[in-house]
Amino acid sequence: MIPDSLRQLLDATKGQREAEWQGRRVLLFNTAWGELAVSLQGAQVLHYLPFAPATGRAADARPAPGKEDGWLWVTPTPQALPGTIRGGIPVCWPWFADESPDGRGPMHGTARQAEWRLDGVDDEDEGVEVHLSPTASLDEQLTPRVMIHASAQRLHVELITEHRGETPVKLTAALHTYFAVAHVHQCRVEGLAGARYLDKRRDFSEAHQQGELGVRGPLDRIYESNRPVILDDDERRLRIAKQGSDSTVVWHPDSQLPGDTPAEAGLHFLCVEAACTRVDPVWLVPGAQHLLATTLTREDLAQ
Ligand SMILES: O=P(O)(O)OC[C@H]1O[C@@H](O)[C@H](O)[C@@H](O)[C@@H]1O
Repeated sequence: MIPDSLRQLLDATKGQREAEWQGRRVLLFNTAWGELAVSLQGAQVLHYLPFAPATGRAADARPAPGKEDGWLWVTPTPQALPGTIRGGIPVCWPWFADESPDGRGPMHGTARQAEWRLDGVDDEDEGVEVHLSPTASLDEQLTPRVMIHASAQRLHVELITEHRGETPVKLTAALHTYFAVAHVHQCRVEGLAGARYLDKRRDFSEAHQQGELGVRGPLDRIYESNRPVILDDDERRLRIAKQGSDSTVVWHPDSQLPGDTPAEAGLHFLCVEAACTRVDPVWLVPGAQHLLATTLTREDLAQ
């Protein structure tokens, strides 16, 4: 589910172009393998819709109104600049949630609000690779880059952190994916059974996941897991794999929606995040790199 205004821009795109959406520069791709939209504010993927063979749809077919419109959800009423866009895959960096070094930084770090530049696009027949870096320094010692690879088979996003400073630094981060789902209360997240989790709604109390996770109400949990999960919303089964992450965050606020999310729209997302959190912070030493990545594929159509 994406806003109509973004859908219109994508429909008016042939191949690749840059456009303005909600005051932000966005990169748009509408090609034989599918569609992709990326905001230069935050290096944030906003939309991904693969065409044939993953969906079985003719390469140039468009979803009918009300039908599948991508794997990612974006609020129809995003905040104005300098606010951030709720939806797609926000890049939370160089800290997750409120874990800034002095405890006073913005929630989920500075990267998602920052302006990023396009370093390159590798356009291939079967997909596209987009490389981005921030236009200004976001940390005294750490430098991030983002690589997005989209094709008919998968969406793969990498957040690479390089340490160019002198002293060890603690890094937490997330690829905070908002999945578009038929209805949040129909969702199952498979692959976390037995995993230990911290329940943020209960002051980070510790528990273990009993059986598979069915979403029926508000949820804000950090699961200790490096394994792939399947998100099943009764209409589609997406496989969510990851690298460089021992935390899987599952979040939906149920009816306590943020101000930028209308009630009806809020029923149609679930966040499943590849993260490094207080559970598995990364201590980076000078000269070292860290890769946090997530890979999304259709599990029900896999060979
Ligand atoms: O509203 P924000 O800053 O995008 O954060 C959304 C949510 O993001 C999740 O990752 C956190 O676990 C939640 O606690 C938080 O509320």
